[in-house]
Amino acid sequence: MNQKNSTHYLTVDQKIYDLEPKNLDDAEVIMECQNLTKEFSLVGRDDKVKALNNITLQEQSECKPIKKGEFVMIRGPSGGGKTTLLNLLGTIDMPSSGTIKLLGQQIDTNSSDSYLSQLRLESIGIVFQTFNLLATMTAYENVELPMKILNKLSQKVIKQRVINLLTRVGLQDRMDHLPSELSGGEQQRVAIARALANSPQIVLLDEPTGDLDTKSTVEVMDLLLSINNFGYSSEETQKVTMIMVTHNPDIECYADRILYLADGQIVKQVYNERQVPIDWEDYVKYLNANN
Ligand SMILES: Nc1ncnc2c1ncn2[C@@H]1O[C@H](COP(=O)(O)OP(=O)(O)OP(=O)(O)O)[C@@H](O)[C@H]1O
Repeated sequence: MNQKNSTHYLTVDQKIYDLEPKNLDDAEVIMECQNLTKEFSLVGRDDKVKALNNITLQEQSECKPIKKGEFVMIRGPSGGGKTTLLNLLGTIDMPSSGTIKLLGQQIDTNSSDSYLSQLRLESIGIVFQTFNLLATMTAYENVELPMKILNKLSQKVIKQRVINLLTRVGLQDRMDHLPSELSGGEQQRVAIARALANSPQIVLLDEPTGDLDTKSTVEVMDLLLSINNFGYSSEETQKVTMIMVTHNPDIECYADRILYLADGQIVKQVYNERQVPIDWEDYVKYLNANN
């Protein structure tokens, strides 16, 4: 249909990447969890909402842990618990019960806020549907900010890194632009560059293409696919683990694995044999035929 079935090549910035099937069997475990539940109290009411119910991603279970370099998508109906799960895996929120192990570290209610915020700053990049760029800062300044906060690199190294990252996402000519001077797709690419600023091991994405038109969706997905497989730059070529919430079934082909969540539980799990980028011209034909 809309995928490049004859080849598995991905073209980004005139470079052609060959996508082989991934073998993650022996890859390092990045994220595992056991019997995760999350309940929300409602203001002025005694009953609670059970947003997640017994989520387990473990070697011994049917749903395996998330491995280094894996691209996992989370799909399912509205209210199913996707964002709640992403927030728990990213240590933005704490489970009501159950355990999470992230990069070999146990995360629980004893983990201090300062420890968790440092872990997020160094190891986790986060991308949101609505970009969440700082409106008064240029693309350059938005990408620079996480490195300034981490405060581990010299100003000279930071500068080179911002330029490399904005070049990597195809915005080398837009560094001085404010978010309001960029298209939605461009703003999301700035947000991706910002998420990568401190070379995180994991990138979490909550509906990153939800506010984008179809062309920008394909461009952003191609970019994520190339970062997932080939790293941040020619100097940093390690695979980047990605966990992404999406409502869009057409882009499932970009994932290694898709977890379907409904009523707070994993109801289905699908593995793609290999990741396949969408061929834009075929996709337009497919969309026209189906609309
Ligand atoms: N802060 C909160 N307080 C109370 N209930 C909440 C809160 N956050 C989420 N919920 C409830 O938890 C359930 C799961 O919500 P969640 O946002 O994780 O679903 P989702 O699958 O991401 O939905 P969507 O696709 O609509 O974004 C829903 O019933 C939601 O109303």
